This record gives sequence, structure tokens and C-alpha cells, in this order.
Amino acid sequence: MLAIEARGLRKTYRPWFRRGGHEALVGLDLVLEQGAAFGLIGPNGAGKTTFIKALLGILRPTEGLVRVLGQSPDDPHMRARIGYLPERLHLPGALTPLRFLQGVARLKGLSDGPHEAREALARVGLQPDATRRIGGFSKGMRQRLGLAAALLGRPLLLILDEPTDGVDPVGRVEIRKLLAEERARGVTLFLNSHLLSETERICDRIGVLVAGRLVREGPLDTLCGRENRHRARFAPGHDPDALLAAGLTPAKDPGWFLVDAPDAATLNAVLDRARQTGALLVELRPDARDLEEVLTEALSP
Ligand SMILES: Nc1ncnc2c1ncn2[C@@H]1O[C@H](COP(=O)(O)OP(=O)(O)OP(=O)(O)O)[C@@H](O)[C@H]1O
Repeated sequence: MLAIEARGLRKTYRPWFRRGGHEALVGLDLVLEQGAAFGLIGPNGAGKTTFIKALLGILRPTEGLVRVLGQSPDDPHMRARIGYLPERLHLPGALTPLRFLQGVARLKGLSDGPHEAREALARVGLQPDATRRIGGFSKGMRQRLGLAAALLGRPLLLILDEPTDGVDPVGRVEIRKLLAEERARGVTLFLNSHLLSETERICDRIGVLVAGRLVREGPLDTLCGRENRHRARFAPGHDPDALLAAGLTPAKDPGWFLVDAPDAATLNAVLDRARQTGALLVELRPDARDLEEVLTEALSP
């Protein structure tokens, strides 16, 4: 079963009683297998929230097909299988987090609400604050509570809009761990975040949305060019001409060389040849771009 399937998705926001309108999605195609960790990135106004709303059945696309977990987003049974953390959380300030989560559990039709609420609260590290009022919570605490609500009922798909926004660095590590646990359970993650370093750490598949269109989409390693090129640094005293003959290319930084190899066996063969020239390898890493560079390149004309 596919977790998400969008084909030829278009959304035009039309002003009342007038022609024309703003095209927020322009023929978007995306197919995500169950268990993927997908990160949607793009500039302000690219259409990310519009796409999420279409996945959740909150808005009706102007054209095209959307299926979530194999069903139409309008199917009410299907909604119970999705955990959603919205970007702008509206939480009832007068309630305690436990009461709030019990209410969400009731709405989701969970049979053992109080137990599930306590468990979700513990998972996001809010157990010590279980009896405080939400009104006094910090931004990061509110965010954790929203995540706990999304986790209730063990959903198959988690759609998270800026999940680590306002969360302190230790909290971010905890949230990443929690999301990794969910993924190990087979859950599909769909993350929308402007925090590209977080997206890079959590997701292994990336889509770049620009002006309503996915202009890049694929595995993180492929988009960042991590697969085929490595950078190698050798101890002083190596013979650059011998390394060149061994199949390495000098990089711009002194002492560094580039190795193009499609697989680990070829990479090791080139490095073995380099070492046979007497050169001593001191550092090796993928020659990669980060997501910021991928996004900047996607935005340049
Ligand atoms: N209800 C609406 N009516 C008219 N236009 C809208 C509406 N909602 C969004 N838009 C427009 O659609 C475009 C896409 O908006 P959307 O909120 O989906 O972008 P986004 O990628 O989520 O942006 P951000 O990163 O700033 O949250 C924007 O130009 C926005 O102004």
C-alpha cells in the first residue's frame, strides 16, 4: 500500500464571484511508499501547507488525484490513522495536558484513552508537567504536547508541520529519537520544515516545492550528491602526480583530492592504489552539498 499518492494535483484559490485566482499547486505528482521519511522543503508561499491540507482532506483540490494510505482523504476512518501536528497549534490553556490528551483520545475513538494519554505524555518528556495548566507552557512544551496528540492511537502516517520549532537542542534530539522509533514501527513520516538541518537528520527522501511544483524529488543522498564522490585528505609528503595517476583529482583545497566511485569496491580500489604510492590517508568523507545548497540551486533561474 502506498502511504501517499498525488497525481496531477492542482489547487487554485479563487476569489469569490471573480474569475482567475491564485494557483498554489500546479500539477503536483508524488508517490511515497509506506515507511518512508519524507521532507518537504521550499520557500514561503510555495504551496507546502496547501499540499498538507489536501492530504488531510481539509481542502478539495481543483484537479487531480490524492490518496492517503490507499484511501480518499475524505474517508473518516482513514483520518484516525493519520497523526497530524499543525504549524499553528491551538491548545486549550485552561486544561492540563493529561485532560487535553484524554479529550483527543476520545475524539479518536481510542478504547483506553487515559492510559494512551499518559503514555504519549511520557514519550514526549512532559510527564512531570502532567497536572500543570497548558496556558503556562513554553513554546517548546506546547510543541511537544502537539506531538503527543499526533502520536495518540499509533497512526500509520505522521504529518508534522515544523515539529521541532521552539524546541531546545536536547528536546530536538529526543524528538528525533521518538520519530526514529515510530519509523522502526513502520510509520511513514511526512515532515514540513524550514529547519533544513533537522529535515536532513530525520528524512531520507526529499521534495523541493517551488511555486506549486515539485522541482526536485528523490533520496536525500542522491539530491545531495553523496553517492558517487568522496573527498580524501592525505598526510603531507604525498606525491600529487602519483595520486593523479592513481585516479584521484586534486580538489581546490590543498591536500584534498576527489575520488569518483560508483560503489564501495571501486572507492577502496582507488584508495588502495593511492596508498601504494606511499600516500597516507588521514580523512575521507562524502563530497556532499547540504539541503540549503540543494534548495538554493533549485531556486536559481
Ligand atoms: N485561503 C487562501 N486563499 C487565497 N490564497 C491562499 C490561501 N491559502 C494560501 N494561499 C496562497 O497560496 C500560496 C501557497 O500558500 P501555502 O500556505 O500553501 O504556502 P507554504 O509553502 O506553506 O508557505 P509558508 O512556508 O510561508 O508556510 C501562497 O501564495 C498563499 O498566499
